[in-house]
Amino acid sequence: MADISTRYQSAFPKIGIRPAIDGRRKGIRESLEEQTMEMARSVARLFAENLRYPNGEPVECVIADTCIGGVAEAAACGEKFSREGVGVSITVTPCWCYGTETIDMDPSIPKAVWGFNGTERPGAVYLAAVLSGYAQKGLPAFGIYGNEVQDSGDTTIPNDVRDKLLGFARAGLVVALMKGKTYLSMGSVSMGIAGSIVNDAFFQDYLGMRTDYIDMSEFVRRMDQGIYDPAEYERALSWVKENCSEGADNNPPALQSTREQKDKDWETVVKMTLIARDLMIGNPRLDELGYGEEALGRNAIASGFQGQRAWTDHFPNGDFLEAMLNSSFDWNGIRAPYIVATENDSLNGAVMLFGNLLTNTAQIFADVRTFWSPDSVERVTGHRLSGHAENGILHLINSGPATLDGTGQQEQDGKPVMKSFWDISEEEAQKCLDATSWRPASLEYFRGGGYSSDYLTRGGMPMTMSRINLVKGIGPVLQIAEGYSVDLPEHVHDTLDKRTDPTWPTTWFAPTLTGSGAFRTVYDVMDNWGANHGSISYGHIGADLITLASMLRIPVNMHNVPAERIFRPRAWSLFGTDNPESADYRACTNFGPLYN
Ligand SMILES: C[C@H](O)[C@@H](O)[C@@H](O)C(=O)CO
Ligand SMILES: [Mn+2]
Repeated sequence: MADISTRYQSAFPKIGIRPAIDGRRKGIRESLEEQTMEMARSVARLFAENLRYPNGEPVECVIADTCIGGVAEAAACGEKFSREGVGVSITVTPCWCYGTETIDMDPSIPKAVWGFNGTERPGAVYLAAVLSGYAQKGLPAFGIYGNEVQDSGDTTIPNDVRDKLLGFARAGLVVALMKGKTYLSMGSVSMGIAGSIVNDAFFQDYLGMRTDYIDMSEFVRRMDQGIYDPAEYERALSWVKENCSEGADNNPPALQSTREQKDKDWETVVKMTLIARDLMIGNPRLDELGYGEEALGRNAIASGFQGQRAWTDHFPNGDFLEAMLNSSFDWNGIRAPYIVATENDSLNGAVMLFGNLLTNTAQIFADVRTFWSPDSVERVTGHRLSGHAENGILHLINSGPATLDGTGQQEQDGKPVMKSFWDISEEEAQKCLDATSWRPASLEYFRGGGYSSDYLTRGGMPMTMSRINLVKGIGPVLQIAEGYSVDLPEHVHDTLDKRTDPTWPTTWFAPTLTGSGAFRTVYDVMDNWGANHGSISYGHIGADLITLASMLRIPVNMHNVPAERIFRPRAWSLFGTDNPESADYRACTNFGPLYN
């Protein structure tokens, strides 16, 4: 059986820790060796205790063999890091060291420097010197410096330093995890959606990824010739019959499919799911069945399925495939989600991947469909919105690709959450399944039938919606809206939902307003959204997305993250400090895409 570890056909990238030191012997260096190495060890412990790889294992750190006092030791450390598969580097030091002689020169590795805030030895002076060196050499680095002075013997990591170390490392690992992997385009452009023109230059230059493309006829070949694991298929189909309840058919009676056709559709959508997953990550069982080439997969950590219309005019739609693969569980039990963008909207797929790799949770893919103002809601339902919803809400809804984790049926302290798969219980997975009904697809849209997942997201979850847009002349730009899912009274939800397609999953989303720019009103958020789709991640992860975007050199054109949570490379302030948003554009343009 294929699983998440095969999604990463190489080992996970490690974090390299570089203890930098003042190289002067006969007193200075010797007095600092232990303190410097201990800083490195404490950072390694912090990461191992707090960060996990997509398979749930703790993140691994590699510490340089010696403290780095100059060029020779910097080079030896660089060699060790490349041998060990280091993808992110942090330099730590309590003292003055020699700036450009000790720096990490690998341009594609995200880098940070923690300069201990003590005054016996000037770690902060080194920090300032080395960061200016990094800027001068076009190697943006993050500077970490505690707010409070520590005593020289203090080996603790203060909270503000800890937050920055973890924020940097989370985003840096995403950069490293994406590098060398594939976005698999299953089909081509869906209904003229520009995001599904899978742009190889974007993936290659900004994410270090390859793009690969297959025609959807490959699904037909594998179905007709039985190129999937027949034992898994039987197991999956009977699990689906038990756990995926078919909802009411919303099609006009004259149009409804026969029972026989509906049963056949179930078989087809289950096969499509196995095939899409095997296309992404391969499956050793296929080798045993004589399909060695197909067994390899395509090293894909994200994919998209065109579906509409070439496929869906004739075959069952991709909703089941997308919803199940994007969820944290299926007939194989609880497992990491796969990332599959509907309508092959690869730009939404990219932000789904960001959200997933930053948090190790499943992501909701949705159309950003309707802004419902408080007055409009009141006019059609008589209800006045309140709480998080008081300024209006966005109706996030698409034809069934959203992760079932998005039902909000997992809980922490009685509150709805979306967890990493290793924290999800059997009971919670079951609740997500029970909260979802699979409704025969709207045949006017999907002539080939299929099933759409219908559910309603529980309110009260902190969520972050994001989106990448490509702009000719600039390249990619990222937009971010933090907010909350909201509950509406049942009759209000029903009335609003029935105005659109009630067979699709709904999330009612209230973005957090700031009173200015794109976050003056909820209308402004919708009005400034760059495309028809958004990816919604559990939690307020806007700050991490901003950090990640700066590493990749993707400017952020709109966000509602408070200034004190924003963490970018130190060089960004050299592009202006009054208006960080436009400084971000200048910095990204100046340094250019990470892999170009
Ligand atoms: C069924 C329709 O074609 C939907 O799929 C459409 O509203 C979209 O999702 C557009 O992104
Ligand atoms: Mn859509």
